[in-house]
Amino acid sequence: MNITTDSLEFIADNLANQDYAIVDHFLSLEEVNAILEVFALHQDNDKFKRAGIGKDENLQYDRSIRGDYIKWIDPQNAMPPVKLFLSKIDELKDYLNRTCFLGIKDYETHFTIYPPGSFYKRHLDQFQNDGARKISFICYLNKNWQSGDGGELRLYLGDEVKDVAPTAGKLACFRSEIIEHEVLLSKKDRFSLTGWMLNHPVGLGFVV
Ligand SMILES: O=C(O)CCC(=O)C(=O)O
Ligand SMILES: [Fe+2]
Repeated sequence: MNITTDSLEFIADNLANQDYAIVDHFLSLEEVNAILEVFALHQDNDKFKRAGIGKDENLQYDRSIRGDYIKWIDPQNAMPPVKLFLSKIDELKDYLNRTCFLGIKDYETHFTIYPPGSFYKRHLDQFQNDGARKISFICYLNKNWQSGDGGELRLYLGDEVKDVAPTAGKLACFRSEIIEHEVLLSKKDRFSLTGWMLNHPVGLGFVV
């Protein structure tokens, strides 16, 4: 299913006015279930890797900062349910370029699992000396998530915070260079697709 024009407008307006947007039903339950099956296949067949902090020679692994496991998605070889998700992100990217003039050229996405007890401390999604990430987006895949399960995305908005429960089908997106955020301790396995819209094509890395 395509994203509705209402959702596209809602996301663009909210990004323009408050630097973040949350949409509850970006994916249908069927679409979530199909992506979870792909997750299960990848968990069986290939290992997810511990996520690092920083990039290239600054890459570090530190459980006291971030405890998730990731697997990067190769869009060409992605399974159909993942391709469908990426096509929605493509649609969103084109819409944001038309309406918000963000100059997004590409995006990169990974599968993400936060095992019980893991979190990601407060941070900005920008590497030092690299402003390539323009919009961060996270789509959550957790059915029957209860308030005591933790794992909220906490957005820091000036003097306030906003906590977002990682419930199935929801998309959270925000301006990567502006919104500090964290993932609160999750008590259960927490599944999501995480990505960034970039101001250069994937693979080129840092370009001046
Ligand atoms: O999963 C989330 O809610 C946020 C993840 C995050 O902040 C990141 O991967 O940079
Ligand atoms: Fe982040």
